[in-house]
Amino acid sequence: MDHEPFLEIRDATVWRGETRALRDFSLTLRHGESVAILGPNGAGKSTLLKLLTGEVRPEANPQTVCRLFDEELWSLEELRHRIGVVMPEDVARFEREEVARDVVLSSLRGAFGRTRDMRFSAKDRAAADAAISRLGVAHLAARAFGTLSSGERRRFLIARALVHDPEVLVLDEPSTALDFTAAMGLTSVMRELLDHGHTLVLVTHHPGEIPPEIGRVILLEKGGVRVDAPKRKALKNELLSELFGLPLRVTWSDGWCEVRPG
Ligand SMILES: Nc1ncnc2c1ncn2[C@@H]1O[C@H](COP(=O)(O)OP(=O)(O)OP(=O)(O)O)[C@@H](O)[C@H]1O
Repeated sequence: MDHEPFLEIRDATVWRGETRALRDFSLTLRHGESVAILGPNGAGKSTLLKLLTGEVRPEANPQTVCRLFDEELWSLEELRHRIGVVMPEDVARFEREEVARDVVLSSLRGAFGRTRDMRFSAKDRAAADAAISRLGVAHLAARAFGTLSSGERRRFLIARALVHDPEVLVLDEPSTALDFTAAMGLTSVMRELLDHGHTLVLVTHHPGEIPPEIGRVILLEKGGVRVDAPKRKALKNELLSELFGLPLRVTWSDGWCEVRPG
């Protein structure tokens, strides 16, 4: 199955209100090939993710192809064993009083929160607890979700996706609001997932958080793919400086990159 495409987009144009957020956009993502997607504000990253979640659809053009796991019209709910998408805005989908553990458990029923009639087997509970422990937040599982810090809530959302053990995990700006320790913890979770053969799609503003195991970098600009290349070719001084409109200097160490003002 490795290297089979799971996402194929060809010549897709997506409008958000009056804005053409993606224009003649093409991208293929494959099993076993993790990628990082970067780009300035407004480049189209969130729109690409919304295309994935089905929240936006491309303009109907005969040449347009848009397929996720070979489906043209998909429901992420049905595909949740194959792909998990973690978006910061999912936090708002839960009641403040929701027990943090139920944020994860309810994912097994495709719901955003536990209702009275939801029953879980010992296997379900063990899967939820394993995902929660993996994210290092077992000690917070009984707390009300709304009382957790942003970083703690983020970890429960990732556990929520991991409870299905999906082949592909899409993380949208996962380190936002995480402190140094939590960000490092998240990096080790990402590396562990990569190690276990999961395919990761990391949307980020920070090249420095791309783990060495991710080899392909996609730079978006004005609703299109500006560069799609091996990491060291994509993250170059000239390219990044031009893309972000200020002089930047990239340095490398053990497969990690650091970007500084140039
Ligand atoms: N609901 C909307 N209505 C109108 N225009 C929108 C809407 N959502 C996004 N846009 C526009 O579409 C373009 C792409 O936005 P998008 O959110 O995909 O960019 P992004 O790369 O995720 O940006 P950021 O890094 O700021 O999150 C932008 O010009 C944005 O202003």
